[in-house]
Amino acid sequence: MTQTKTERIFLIINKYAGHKNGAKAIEIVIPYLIKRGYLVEHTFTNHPGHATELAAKASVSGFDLVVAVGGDGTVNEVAQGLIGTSTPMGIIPMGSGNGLARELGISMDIRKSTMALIKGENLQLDVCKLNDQRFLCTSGIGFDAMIADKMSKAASRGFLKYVQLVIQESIFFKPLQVRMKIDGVVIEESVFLITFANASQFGNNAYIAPAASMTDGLIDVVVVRKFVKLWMPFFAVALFSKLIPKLPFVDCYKARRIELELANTPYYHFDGEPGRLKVPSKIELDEEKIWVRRAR
Ligand SMILES: Nc1ncnc2c1ncn2[C@@H]1O[C@H](COP(=O)(O)OP(=O)(O)OP(=O)(O)O)[C@@H](O)[C@H]1O
Repeated sequence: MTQTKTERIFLIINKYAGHKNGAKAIEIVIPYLIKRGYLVEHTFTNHPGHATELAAKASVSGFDLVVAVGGDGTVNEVAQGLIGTSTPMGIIPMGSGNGLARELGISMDIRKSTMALIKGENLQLDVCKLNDQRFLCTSGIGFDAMIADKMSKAASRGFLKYVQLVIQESIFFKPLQVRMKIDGVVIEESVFLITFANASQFGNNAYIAPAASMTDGLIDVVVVRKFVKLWMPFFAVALFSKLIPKLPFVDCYKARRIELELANTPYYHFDGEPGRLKVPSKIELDEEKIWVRRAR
């Protein structure tokens, strides 16, 4: 990106993210940017939800770029403070999933992701919402939402804990009975999970909706019907090889509005964060969008 004026960059750092590696940003990102003539300020988050407040204030104060330094939780909080503004969000990924960062081609290497902040380009993304909860990447009900809830209550975090929970819980998981309207068409199924996707992946390059685009004005709906547990390893392989739509128990749709009329579950997730589901619910595009800085 050509620097036409001195860009003011505000870093929002979750120092607890990524096994407390968030603080590394101080040593690497800030000197790199200052050396290249950028004006940099930073703040550490003090509590959950703080990043949303900080991002909204930084946008009002006229920063040219607000950077989330952390995992998906931090990115999600910063995004909530920037939706509908003209301030782009940059990302220095520090978590275990890093869904949006991967979707935007941002490297997991801190030096390369720092370079992308200044060499990247701005892109306006769709924002989706489940009732009043906005999400950028994916939301859904079923197995993954139940795991998100269990993960939030687990004593330890990280990818290994996630894999352990998935294996353990898949043994006892009972399919959900769901009735919903996808752009007015009624679907009634017994499901393992349903994902409402703006982005193509959950994070970690797990592609639940390989055809999804964050700029097409549409929500990808991936319905994974109940399947015999023997298929579980194939499901996992398909997830990491962009083959989910090819599985015989998966249906994919592109839609503008989904009305969830019946679902016997108390959980949903939004970008991997757990939420309590109220039925009926609607899933649609938000009127507002968000600017992000992606890697070139
Ligand atoms: N100072 C703080 N004290 C406690 N929690 C915080 C603080 N700052 C942010 N948080 C919370 O930490 C949570 C986890 O952060 P984040 O998801 O960014 O990191 P992570 O868990 O390491 O990454 P991932 O979710 O990708 O594994 C967020 O939901 C955020 O609300």
